Order: sequence, then C-alpha cells, then structure tokens
Amino acid sequence: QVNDTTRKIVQDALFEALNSVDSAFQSEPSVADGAIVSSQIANAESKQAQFTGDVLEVATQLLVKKYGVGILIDANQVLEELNAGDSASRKKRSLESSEEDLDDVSESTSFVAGLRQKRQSRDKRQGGGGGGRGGDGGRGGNDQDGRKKRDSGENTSGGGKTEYSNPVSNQTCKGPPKSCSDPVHDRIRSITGYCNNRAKATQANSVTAVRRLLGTTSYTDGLGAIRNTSVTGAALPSTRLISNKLHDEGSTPNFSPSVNHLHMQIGQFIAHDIIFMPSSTAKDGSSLNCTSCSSPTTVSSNCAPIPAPSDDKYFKPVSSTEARCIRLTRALNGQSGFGVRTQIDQNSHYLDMSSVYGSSDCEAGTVRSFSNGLLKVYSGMGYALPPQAPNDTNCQSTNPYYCFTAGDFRNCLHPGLLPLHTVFIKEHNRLAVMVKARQPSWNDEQIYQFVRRVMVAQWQHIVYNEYLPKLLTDKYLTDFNLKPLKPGQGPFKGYDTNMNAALSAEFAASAFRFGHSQSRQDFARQDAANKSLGAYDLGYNIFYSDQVYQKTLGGWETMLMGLIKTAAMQVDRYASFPIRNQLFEIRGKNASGVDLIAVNIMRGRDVGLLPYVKYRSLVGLSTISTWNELSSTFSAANLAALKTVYADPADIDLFSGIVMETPLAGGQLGPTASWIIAEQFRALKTGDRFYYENQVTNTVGFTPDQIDVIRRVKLAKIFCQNTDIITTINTDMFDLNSSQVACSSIPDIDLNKLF
Ligand code: HEM
Ligand SMILES: [Ca+2]
Repeated sequence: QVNDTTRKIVQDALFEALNSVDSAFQSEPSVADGAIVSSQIANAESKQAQFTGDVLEVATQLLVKKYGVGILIDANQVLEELNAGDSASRKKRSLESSEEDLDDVSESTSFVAGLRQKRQSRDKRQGGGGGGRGGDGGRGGNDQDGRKKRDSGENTSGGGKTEYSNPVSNQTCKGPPKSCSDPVHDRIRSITGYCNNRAKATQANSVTAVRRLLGTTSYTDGLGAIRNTSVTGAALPSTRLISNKLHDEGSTPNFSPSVNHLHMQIGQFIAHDIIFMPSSTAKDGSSLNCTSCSSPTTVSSNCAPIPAPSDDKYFKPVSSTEARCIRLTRALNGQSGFGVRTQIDQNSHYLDMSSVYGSSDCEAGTVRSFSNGLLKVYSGMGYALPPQAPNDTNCQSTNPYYCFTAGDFRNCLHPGLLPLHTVFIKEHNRLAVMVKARQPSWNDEQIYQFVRRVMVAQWQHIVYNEYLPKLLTDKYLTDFNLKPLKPGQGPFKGYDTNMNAALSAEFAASAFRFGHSQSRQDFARQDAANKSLGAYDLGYNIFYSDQVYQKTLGGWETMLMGLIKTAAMQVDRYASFPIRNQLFEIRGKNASGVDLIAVNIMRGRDVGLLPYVKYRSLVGLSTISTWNELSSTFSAANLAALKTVYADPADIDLFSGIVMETPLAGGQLGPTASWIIAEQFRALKTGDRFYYENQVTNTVGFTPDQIDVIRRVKLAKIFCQNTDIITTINTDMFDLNSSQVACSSIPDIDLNKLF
C-alpha cells in the first residue's frame, strides 16, 4: 500500500515532467514535411504514445535522481491507480495541490494522455500555444488521418478506366465492440488485434510495446541511455565503421546458388505485416533532422547520428572542419510506466496481412472501396496498382509517378514491394467477385470480412509452408512447432492463451533484418519467355515509384518475373552497395541517404538490445568469455574480421554477430538468428486465436475439411491467377532452379467449400 507522501511525490514528478516536456516542445527545431525521407514515420496514435512515453521518461529520471530506483515500484502503483480512476476519483486522490483540474479528462485514456488532452483544450480556449505531437499536430502527409482525407475516392479513377467504382462517402473508423465476450469477437479478427487474446484484449495490438527475450536492456543508465562503451572502458566503434569493415560486399558479390530474389521480397512483405517501429517525432509531429553530428544537443535528445570515419569512401567529411554523420532518429519511446524506455510496434503484431488491410480501424477504411467487399485499385495505367497517394510528401517521385496507399505506409519504400501489394489486392478482389456471385444478397461488410479471413489464412499457410522451410532447418521447424499439418491430419491443437504473440525487440531490430543481406543491387525485369528486359538499380529508387509505371517494360508483372527468375544474394555478412550507401538517397546527390547496415546495428543499441554473447545460452549455445571459444560458431575469417573492430567479444552487436555465424546445414542462417526467428513465428502461430489451422472454443474457425482447402494453397497459383503474363510457374516457388508447371495444372482454391 502506497502512502500519501509517496503519492504526492509521484504526482509532483509527473506534473514537473509534463511541464518540461511541454516546454521542450516549444523550443525543439523541426523540419518541413518531406525534407527528411523516412520509412519509420509515426502515425497519430504512435505520437500520442510518444507523448506519454516522454513524460514518463522525464518523471522517471526525476524520481530516480532524488530517491533512487527503489521508488519506481511504488510509483508504478500510483500510476496504476491514476490510470484506473475515473475523473472524479482522480480528483479526490489528493490532486488538490496541483493547478490541474481533471474534471473533464476522458475516462478511457491513460492519466498522462488525459492531462495532455486537458491542456490542449485549455490552450485552445485561451487561443494559442501548445501545438505538440499527438493531438491535432500530426504531420499532414502520412498518418492515417491524413491519408483518409485525401483518398476520398477520386484518386483511384485515374485515367478514366476505373475497374471498380469507389463511392467512399461516410466511411467511419469504428472499431469492434469493447467487450471481448461480444460474439463479434468469435467471428472477426479485429484490424488492430484487439481481443485476439480474450483475457488480454490489447496484447500484441498495434501501437503496443515489443517483448524483450531476456527481460532486460543494455541501457547504460538502466533507463534509456544508448550503450556506447566497450567492456574494456574504451568507446564502442561507430556502427558505420563496423559496416565498412565487416559488411562491405566489395567487388565480388555472393549470389545464392538456390534461392531466388522473391524469397527476399516475401520476407520484407512479412516484416511489413508484423513490425513497424516508428521513429521519434518533433514537436509539430514532423520528422526530426538528425543529420548533423551535433544534433543530439542542437536538435533533440532523440537524435543518434552515426559518425562516418574520416576516410569513408562514400560518406566523406562535410568540410575540412566538419565531420560527416549518417542520420538516425531514435525509435520513439512508448513506455507506459515508470522505468525503462520501451519501443512500440505500430502495426498489429499478428501475422494478419496488415500490409494489405492496415493496422488501425481508420487505416483499414482507406484501402476499402466499401462496395461489394472490394479493395480500392488504381487502373489508370491499364493494369491494376494500389490507389495513388498524391499528397504523400515522403514520396520522392512526383506527378504523374505518385506513390500509393496500402495497408502499410512503407509500400513504396522500393519498387520491389509493389508487385506483391498489387497481387494481394487483386487476389482479394478476385475472391470478392466470386463470393458476390455465390451470395448475391451479402452486403459489402459481409463479403469483405469473408474474403479477408480467407486471405489471411492463405497468407499464413504460405509463410509457414513455403517461406520458412526455405529459411530454417528441419530441426528448428520441428522444435518450434512451425510445420503446418498435412491435409487429413485435422486441426492444429497448439493454441495457447498464455502465449504472447508480440514481436520481440531482438527479432525486429536484428534477427529478421538478415534479409538486408539478401537484396541485390540490380532488380531484374523479365518477360514471360524469361527474356531479360533490363534491370533497375535499388539505390536510385528508394521511395521513387516511376518503375511500376513503365508500361512498355511490362509494368509490375515483369518486375515480379524478375524476382522469381534471378538469384537472391547469399545470406551472409555482406550487403550490396545501395543497402550500405544509398538508402533514401536523393537521385544525383551522393551521401544524402543512409547506410542501412550501420542503421541496423545502431538501431539495436537504440532499442537496448544486449550484445550478441548474452543471447548465446538462451539459444542453446555455450556461454563464452574469450575469442577462441567462438571458433565453433564463426569461421576463422569472420572471427578475425570481428577482432578488427571489437575490443572484446562481449562487445559484439547482435546484428553483426548473427549474420556472421556459420549457417546451419540445410538452412540459410546460423543458430542465433534461427532461434530468434523460430521463436517469433511460434509466438505468432500458437498465440493467435485465429490461426487458420485452429479450432478454438467460441471462435468460428475453419472445419477440418476447410482447413484442408487452405492447406492446398500455393503462392504460385496466386501469381498465376492475378497476372496476365505468367502461364507456367515454379513447382517450388522460392527455388531458383525449380522445375516448371503449367498454371492450369495447379488447382485454384476451392472457395465453394469455405462457405
Ligand atoms: C531492398 C530491400 C530492403 C530495403 C530497402 C529495406 C529497408 C529497410 C529500412 C529503411 C528499414 C528501417 C531501418 C531503421 O530505421 O531502423 C528496414 C527495417 C526492417 N527491415 Fe528492411 N529492407 C529491405 C528488405 C528487408 C527484408 C528482405 C527483410 C526480411 C526478410 C527486412 C526486414 C526488416 C525488418 C524486420 C525491419 C525492422 C522494421 C521496423 O522495426 O519497423 N527488410 N528495412
Ligand atoms: Ca500484422
């Protein structure tokens, strides 16, 4: 039981923190929309979470400085009381001493968010000041509300050849019923993930925290300060230096002998379903400019720029007196209690096609046509594309080569994503037309939900049945229960209400980024006869969309063929030139972008990942303290390379450690990455009440016969059905040397059995 003195101390710290965060907002410089191209742009809800996180971070620091960390347990209890209390009891709880009147703070928000609302409405009444993130100050360009406003239907009609009409008039962002016992939650997977776990309604929802595999972080102050010191006491090496020394592919790129580039592309599409970790924003909700090496003090404490070595081949010094840094903004702090900094996932963590359907109820509305269950399409080129987003200020290409609106904001990060976005939109609409024909009386919502359920089931099956077996060894697939059962084997019995499907920070910030080493510099185009139509350069196309408008080159279909018919890069420590030098680069302006590998490593430190060696016992490897002991997990060459940058094995960053481990026989990755990835996909499977092979009480799943229908689904057939040029296709979709079959020999999904 917390006494009144402590209660007062905690409340005072909260108010002091609120004032200090508020006034920091007033002086924080920011950059105009679009000036800093980014893939990690926070939406309105994340900005709200950031405000709360920032206040709690400052309040934590104030309390710890005065009373030590011991007070945090009591402090969290006080916060819980405040969050739980309605406005009347909040007021009663000895807040008389403060100037705040909490009468009209909404009961549904947390205490800090409520205070924020209150201040905003007060500022509004007084006619000024107090913009601030989270409220109405979101960036105009890219958050959900912005997109909703501008995609009101007319964009999709393009050159007049509208495939579907889009009378989006009074779309609402209404979420599902609050109560998880409402029968709606028996039938429908919510967009955010809400009530997927009925006992823990918000678990693994969009805009909730990531998990920590070891329950701890590496922050030097135990709270949020980035690890910057070797165990020897020296400074840790710059992550650009590490990238140069360990991850530069040099002049002889290694191509995979057996895996095609599509495996890379589907991997990224999976990432964009389950993880979107937004970056911190400036006071007005726009991007922070963390380009200069001094930005942590001159711009924001949420800047963490990466110094480039003075002899860097690409990121040369700005001038003879100014060093070059590679910009990096810290992932936004979404801590919701006193204590350590916490990052959030802005997408629904579940494997539920968020990149098609969106992760918030409003965002879901932006991609729907609200007619006959169909999703919106842009058909101005004579072939389907996702609806255009003319006001996307993050998009580098302009009229007429607009970027697009899809369930995930990063759909235009590079052109290789667009064939997949388009194929899945087309597949949804293809099934919707079939459903409408069979059930003419069904309304838009009924058709949409029916098709979405089938789409997610197909997608889950493809991930577990086709994608993961090309990545992980049979042993990991078996040990982590990742193999779908065969037709006739009945439902999967592994659903576990205690399993938290949420993304682990280790998976998001390191392990699943292995895919960055799979990406080629050149993205090929091939025609149906497998004739080359040239290639485009990745480094020249980040957040540019003109490639998919190249009609004479076959639009996106020849790009899809290129992905299928060319090799991925080998999964190894090396990354291609554009990945290491040109991410977000403005065409023609060298060094205006970032090094994604240096960013990966720094992101790991930013989110507080522990060094590589700390994870070894978790993943079943021996604990080590000397370089020699690593020789069974690393080749001699990789070990020697590691020694050139790290003073001690205990310093090795997780990303570098996992991509440098010797791959397991039969898989593409070493033991640590394999474990972290397998663990995550187990959580996504056994922690998802709506996983397609399940039969769970009070949940309308598929019958055993229907599950078998899904188990026969092949990604190849989805490509066949939704492209004009593909008539023969791989028997093994991700195998570079696969035998070919006629599309007509692969059965289509037996939709009639699913009603
Ligand atoms: C051409 C290919 C790719 C490009 C240009 C690309 C680019 C990026 C960028 C810019 C980020 C944000 C980095 C940060 O700020 O921390 C990112 C994050 C990430 N990438 Fe990639 N990526 C590519 C392919 C892949 C692939 C193939 C995978 C997986 C197989 C993957 C997995 C991830 C994951 C898990 C994240 C973290 C996402 C988040 O936290 O929101 N990426 N990528
Ligand atoms: Ca998702």
